[in-house]
Amino acid sequence: MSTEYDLVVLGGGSGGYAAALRGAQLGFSVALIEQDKLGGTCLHSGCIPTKALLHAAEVADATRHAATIGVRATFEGIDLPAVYAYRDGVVDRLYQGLQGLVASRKIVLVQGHGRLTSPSTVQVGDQSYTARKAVVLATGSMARSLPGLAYGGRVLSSSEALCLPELPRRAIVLGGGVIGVEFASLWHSFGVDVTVVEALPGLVPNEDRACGKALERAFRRRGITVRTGVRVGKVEQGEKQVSITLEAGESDVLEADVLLVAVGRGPRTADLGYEEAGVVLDRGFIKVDDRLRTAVPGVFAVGDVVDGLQLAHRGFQQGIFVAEELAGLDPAPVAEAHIPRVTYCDPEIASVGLTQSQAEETLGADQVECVEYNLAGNGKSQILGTTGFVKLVREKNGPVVGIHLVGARAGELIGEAQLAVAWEARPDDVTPLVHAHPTQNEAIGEAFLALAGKPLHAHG
Ligand SMILES: NC(=O)c1ccc[n+]([C@@H]2O[C@H](COP(=O)([O-])OP(=O)(O)OC[C@H]3O[C@@H](n4cnc5c(N)ncnc54)[C@H](O)[C@@H]3O)[C@@H](O)[C@H]2O)c1
Repeated sequence: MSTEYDLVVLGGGSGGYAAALRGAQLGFSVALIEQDKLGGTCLHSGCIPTKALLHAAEVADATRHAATIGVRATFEGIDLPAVYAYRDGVVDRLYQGLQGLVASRKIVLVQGHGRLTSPSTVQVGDQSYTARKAVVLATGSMARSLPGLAYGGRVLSSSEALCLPELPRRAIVLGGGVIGVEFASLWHSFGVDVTVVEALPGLVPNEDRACGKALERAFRRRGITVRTGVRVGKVEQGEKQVSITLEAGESDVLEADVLLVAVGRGPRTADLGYEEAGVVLDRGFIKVDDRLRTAVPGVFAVGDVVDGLQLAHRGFQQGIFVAEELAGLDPAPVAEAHIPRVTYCDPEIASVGLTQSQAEETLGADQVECVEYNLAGNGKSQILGTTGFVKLVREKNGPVVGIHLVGARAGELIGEAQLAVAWEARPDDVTPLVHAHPTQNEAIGEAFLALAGKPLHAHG
């Protein structure tokens, strides 16, 4: 049986459902095909549930340290089932809201495993869905592992780590990227003895070096063991523990109850009929042009299947873009360079634009100017008891090209930073703006004052 729609979207995660919602808003008939749950990784096993756990971790730490600000409270431990109930409540409310949106826009949600069988058809079981205007591929990503290291037993991906029936006593986190440091941070706050093992010389190696260094210092202060610049040899699972052999000069062996492998996520593009239909892949990612067109006319791709930042908000924007493109609205392509990144560990890291070393590579080292404003001079940060900084990276005598923040709730400050970088702000554009006092956001204004050579709450 065949059914025709204007848009057929394969994958109901952030990218796919955004394309469907915007498409329906623009008057298209839409079939949205999802094999699991509408909302995908972000809603069910990524952004939302992990951030709920990280919020519980923040509350646990605040309770532990309450006496330092004169509040009597006793930290009595983590009630894991209750934490999970809180997390699941958040996810369920958002899931119901999303289902309601999809239904109210008359999107046909098809439950099942889809396969691209022609440039305009997706097959689900014995039913085929034909697109009059376009097929949008949005099948997302899945956890990678290391060669020869299979998930199972005590070797976990972030999905299993999210639902452990009980907290491990000791955990090894393999990979000091975003997922690795977020889990290390929350597990430590939940009382787990954590060791992070990262192959490159610093944590969060995709971020500005200053952020990685600050995070490493903060982690060590908190009692998280950090091993950087080390390679992993053997991994062995026993009945009661898992052990990994490090090859760091002389090899040493780490043992724990669980090993979380967080060494990146790969695109989910295999065995879906993509290449047979003529879609071109590159290292598994779908090749697209700047208007998200694949090699097959009428087939678009959005989200983690497209090489670049694997972030839900990038997927949302790409989904909106494709729907508007198909409606002939001539939308501006998604500006990859201005997509903000937030890592929700303690302290948080938030950034947008170029790191110092990327700017030096692009512009030449002598054409880059940086300032760092320390949160020690920021009243609200002192009230919250957080340390960190705002770092501005600027093209000499030109606009700011990158902003990097470290500190509690830094992610909530990234909006202004994003506008400054996207709008190519110079110090004179930002210094006349009055920033509310006392806020952490003020620190961005202070950093611009420092860049203009007239710092207020900093020496110079
Ligand atoms: N807050 C967020 O925005 C958020 C949260 C979770 C995940 N994500 C996204 O999910 C994706 C996957 O996250 P991730 O943390 O798995 O990937 P990642 O690419 O951020 O980090 C993987 C890390 O593993 C290290 N690594 C690779 N091989 C190793 C080895 N053999 N031994 C030790 N270390 C090794 C890498 O050097 C890197 O630092 C990322 O693209 C991320 O942006 C984002």
